[in-house]
Amino acid sequence: MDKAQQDALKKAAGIEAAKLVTNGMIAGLGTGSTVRFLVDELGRRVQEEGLQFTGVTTSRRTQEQAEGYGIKIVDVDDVDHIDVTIDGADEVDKNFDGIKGGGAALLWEKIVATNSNKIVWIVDESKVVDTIGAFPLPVEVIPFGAGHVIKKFEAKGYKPVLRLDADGKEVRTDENNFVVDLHLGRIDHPRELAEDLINTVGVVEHGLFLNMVDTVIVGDPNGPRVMTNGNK
Ligand SMILES: O=C[C@H](O)[C@H](O)[C@H](O)COP(=O)(O)O
Repeated sequence: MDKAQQDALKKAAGIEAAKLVTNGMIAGLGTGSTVRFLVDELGRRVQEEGLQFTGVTTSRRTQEQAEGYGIKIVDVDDVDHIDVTIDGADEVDKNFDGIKGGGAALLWEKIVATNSNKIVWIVDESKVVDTIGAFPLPVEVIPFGAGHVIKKFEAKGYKPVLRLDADGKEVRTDENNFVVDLHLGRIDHPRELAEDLINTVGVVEHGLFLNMVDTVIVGDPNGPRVMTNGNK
């Protein structure tokens, strides 16, 4: 699949998911190239159809895009609930375990997700996998002592790589932390791994989102396909 085809599938999933946002809702808005299509569609509806909703964003990038359309954005601490959060994902398997954080937004995404009544992911079909882990698992790490965290990961065989930008500088998250990507190949025991990562001092959060999502909208060449999680 070339990039244009993949973008078409992402866009179709984003437009389909935008239908879930209706007047008066508080909606969490994720981050990434798929979510950009969602926000474009929501912005269009705000401007052309008078849709009124309040957004809670998971990154400064999404906030800027949404506010550019005149979408009202508030801080996560200024709402008492979030009706639905729509976000992208890097991988998701049939158990609805997924990896997120390819765009370094995993921490805010997990905070918004865990405070949402419903979580929806929008992905193209290439993200639906049998076993997660081919996509390097992002882990958000405090800069102080990050070298020691990386050494601990190396000793455990996690194959960590500190994420750098195009200029060779450490990527910083919206909380000014580093991202370490674990090149695991496959993750057979995601719950044990999640437990180990979150108990490592210096780790703020990891990109394993295990059985959190309610619905996955998959951009498919035959039209958007919906996968519903019956185990939540
Ligand atoms: O940190 C970024 C997020 O978790 C994204 O939602 C995820 O990486 C998917 O992004 P994209 O839609 O660009 O593939």
